[in-house]
Amino acid sequence: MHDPLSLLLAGVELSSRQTDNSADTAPGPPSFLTTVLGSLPADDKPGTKPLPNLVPPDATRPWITLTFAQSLDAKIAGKGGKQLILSGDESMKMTHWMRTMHDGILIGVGTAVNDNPQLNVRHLPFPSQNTHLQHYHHPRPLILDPHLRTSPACKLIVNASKGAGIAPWIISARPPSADGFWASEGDVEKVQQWEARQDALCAAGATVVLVERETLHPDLPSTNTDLPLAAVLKTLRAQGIKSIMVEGGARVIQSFLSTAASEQLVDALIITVAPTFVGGDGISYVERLEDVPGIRHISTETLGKDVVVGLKVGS
Ligand SMILES: NC(=O)C1=CN([C@@H]2O[C@H](COP(=O)(O)OP(=O)(O)OC[C@H]3O[C@@H](n4cnc5c(N)ncnc54)[C@H](O)[C@@H]3O)[C@@H](O)[C@H]2O)C=CC1
Ligand SMILES: Nc1nc(O)c(N)c(N[C@@H]2O[C@H](COP(=O)(O)O)[C@@H](O)[C@H]2O)n1
Repeated sequence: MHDPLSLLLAGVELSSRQTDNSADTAPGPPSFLTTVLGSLPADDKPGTKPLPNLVPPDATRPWITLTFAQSLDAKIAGKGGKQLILSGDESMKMTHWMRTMHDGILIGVGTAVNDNPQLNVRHLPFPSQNTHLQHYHHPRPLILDPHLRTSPACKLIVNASKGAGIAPWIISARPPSADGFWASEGDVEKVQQWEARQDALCAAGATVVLVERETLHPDLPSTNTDLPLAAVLKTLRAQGIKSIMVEGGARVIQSFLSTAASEQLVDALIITVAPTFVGGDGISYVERLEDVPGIRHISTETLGKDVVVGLKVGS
């Protein structure tokens, strides 16, 4: 049912880059990825389950691969957050292979709202047998979204509702309870609005995952509330997510990098560098990579016009 034609009929956006149609002869993840993340287990067809054995230093959280594409002047988006396609065909395909190697793919709600991404692996070849969705491991989309700003009509939810994608988990935290510590009537109303958005997301097919033992600040809906990453990861690990590819955006990249010194929540870093300049009004992440403890180079490769760099963090 999920051959290219049926996906198109189902309204799933495919890429114009999708030209090679034989997954059957596809080589699997590029050697750059297996060098940085490890090989797929022996005796398994490349690109299919199970995943590489990514073992975090702390078994209570998933393995974290932080990845993004940047320009030569270290921008990840254009003026005002305009989405830029920085990766060329070859490095984009590498990114889609990387998606097949993780249980989950995590973004912030800023990216979910701004880019309306699909987070699937559609740039990989289509199999002649089987369906694309069944042939490859598709990661579970995970959205950090304290105030449930994700649209129930976003592509991630719509694709899943058509049977052509994996339904996202929206990560949030419980709002204060009505019999608890209300500061004003306004807070009650805002929490009721949060609950209505939760109902709408669930009705559309998403799952709202609440971070254990965390409570949202009653001052809803501040868009700047950050969920505590260590608690988020612990909750996701308890739900069976063993490895996550974090794709951004700017604020989420910054959060993960800034935890590296204290909690070390990043295990690998894969950066695509595109040979272009965005300019001073583009969006960047501001953390200093050289300050991340234990960061070390593993592999660099040229893929098309881009350079991809793989690093590991910690001992
Ligand atoms: N070039 C690339 O590889 C990528 C570029 N982007 C770009 O990034 C931009 C979006 O970035 P942002 O606006 O910064 O949004 P974002 O995607 O980083 O989301 C930030 C939001 O996530 C929520 N959040 C919850 N817990 C958080 C935590 N612990 N840390 C950080 N955020 C947390 C907050 O509500 C926060 O406002 C877009 O322009 C997009 O195109 C996004 C992904 C990859
Ligand atoms: N690898 C990479 N290269 C770029 O040039 C990018 N702009 C991104 N962005 C990330 O990918 C998401 C879009 O995914 P879909 O194409 O919709 O599957 C976008 O939201 C960013 O997370 N990545």
